[in-house]
Amino acid sequence: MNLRLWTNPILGKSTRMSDNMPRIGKKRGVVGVIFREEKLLIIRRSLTVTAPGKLCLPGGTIEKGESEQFALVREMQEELAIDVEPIRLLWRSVTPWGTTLAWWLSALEPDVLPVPNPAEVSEYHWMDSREICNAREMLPSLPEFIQAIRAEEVRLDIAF
Ligand SMILES: Nc1nc2c([nH]c(=O)n2[C@H]2C[C@H](O)[C@@H](COP(=O)(O)OP(=O)(O)OP(=O)(O)O)O2)c(=O)[nH]1
Repeated sequence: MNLRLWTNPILGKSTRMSDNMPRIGKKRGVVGVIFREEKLLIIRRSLTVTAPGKLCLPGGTIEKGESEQFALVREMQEELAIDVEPIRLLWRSVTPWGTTLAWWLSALEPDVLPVPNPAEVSEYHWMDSREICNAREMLPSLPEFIQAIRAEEVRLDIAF
């Protein structure tokens, strides 16, 4: 898909970055926090990307000039061929390698089936917090996010 010509179905167009966005790390990323029946959408990274085979949330790097919401919608299309609606920012974190991450609660229509793009995602799962905590091979940010929920640093409207 030619991303330069792709039109964001939710926002219609890219919006400008605001001045109060964090500039701590070299790179900025966004991840989608997508629930279905109290389970979280988790992907396994493909074997050809950085951190191959690790579990994490769908997401990716925010390109120059993109808003967080625009990058989120684009990445969900690229990785899983799904149209999501950004709802609200839940959390910000910084990876050990200096990438700042924005964690966006996002809505997905209930009957939509994600279709992984094998170049980026090998599989996806709907997982509850216990399954996530028992899983192996994940990016460190995933258990940190679960811990932030438990510490009520991240506020959700559902039990998780
Ligand atoms: N997608 C995703 N990335 C995460 C998570 N946690 C975490 O630390 N990251 C980091 C890994 C990368 O440094 C950065 C962006 O992720 P990515 O590798 O999926 O981004 P991308 O597809 O645009 O690829 P790249 O060009 O940045 O390598 O965020 C997570 O839960 N999901």
